[in-house]
Amino acid sequence: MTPPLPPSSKNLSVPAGGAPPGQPRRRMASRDAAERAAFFARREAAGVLRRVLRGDASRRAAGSIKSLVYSPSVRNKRATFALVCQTLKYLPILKEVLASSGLLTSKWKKQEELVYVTAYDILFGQEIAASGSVEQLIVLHKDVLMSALEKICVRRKVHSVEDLLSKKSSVKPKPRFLRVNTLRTTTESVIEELNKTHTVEKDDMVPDMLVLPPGTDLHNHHLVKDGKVFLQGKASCMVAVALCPKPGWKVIDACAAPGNKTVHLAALMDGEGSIIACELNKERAKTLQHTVRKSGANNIETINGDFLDINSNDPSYAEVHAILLDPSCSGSGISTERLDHLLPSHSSGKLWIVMAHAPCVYLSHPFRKTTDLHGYWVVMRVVFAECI
Ligand SMILES: C[S@@+](CC[C@H](N)C(=O)[O-])C[C@H]1O[C@@H](n2cnc3c(N)ncnc32)[C@H](O)[C@@H]1O
Repeated sequence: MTPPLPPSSKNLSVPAGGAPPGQPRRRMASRDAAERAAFFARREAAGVLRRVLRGDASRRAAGSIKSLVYSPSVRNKRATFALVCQTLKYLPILKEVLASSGLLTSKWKKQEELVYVTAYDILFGQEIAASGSVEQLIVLHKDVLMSALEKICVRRKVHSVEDLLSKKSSVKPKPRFLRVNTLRTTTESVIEELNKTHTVEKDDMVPDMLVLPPGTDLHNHHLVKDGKVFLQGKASCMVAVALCPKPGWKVIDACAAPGNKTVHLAALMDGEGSIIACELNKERAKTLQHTVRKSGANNIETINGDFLDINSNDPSYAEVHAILLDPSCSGSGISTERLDHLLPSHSSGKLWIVMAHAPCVYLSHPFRKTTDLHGYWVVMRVVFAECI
């Protein structure tokens, strides 16, 4: 599908007959290509937005925003992701503006999400060509929409859209958490080192967890690169702490990659005892091995395979004290990274349990083997969005 560029849109910026004097054809061609890419990105974003909003409304999310954007059907992932996030951020305002302008009639309701994405782009994003019917609608009514926006600002007694957004938003920026890898260093020496350049506090709940101001970027810090600290969320760290393995125990980490909890277990066990870390996926198993190497733990055996295939009659598993079961897939597993705070249900103030961390689909398997599991401690992640 090639997006039509109707005469009206060409008239917006390009004089009839081709390039304006002094403007090379090449620049025009690249602008056409950019407009075409933006046209498709808006449609891809609208598709993702529809699934996100429907999932949010019915509490049956088809996936996180990231997982929907990164599905193979979305081609321009970067632009689509940015558009979805930005549109969600501005959505309450966009809805109000569109409602007061009366633009979202039943005819356009069918393309509601595309109207939101396009209205975002035109009102708050970039200047775009009226390359499709929805673009034409919004471009044509841009003045009406802008004046509706101004009236809302006046009514709310704010000077800018940013003020309006911050009034609407209930999201507090999350601090940057990090976990000291006590196999390689001590919490005190990390605090001393980081204190030279940052404000650092100890977490009051999770041992060896440090808290830094939101937005602190430590990805390239030598402590991170050397495996002395792990950039691990608080929720993620609570799991091994809850399991509380003792030095000398034998523990299975059933779904281990990328291995953050595996190496946390090793640290809590002071490197004593043993950990069997299973990972089904071949590529992720390599990441797991990398994390294990980086941690300096030498009591971890990694297995690239399905933990359900473990033969529990094998005598080598007779001594297993505990299984850490973390089968869901979601970054380091905190709601900020899942972008849940952008969803309408978040602003409605409802408490969400991040059930992605305890999906029955996986649990149904091990529970078939209830007798095998008898006597093991299984710790699952069930994280309350509000407590992190
Ligand atoms: C949420 S991630 C684990 C995150 C990890 N615990 C951490 O904190 O770094 C889930 C992992 O489990 C793996 N997995 C899912 N089912 C599995 C199974 N039956 N056996 C082994 N690994 C499995 C997935 O491939 C995925 O890499």
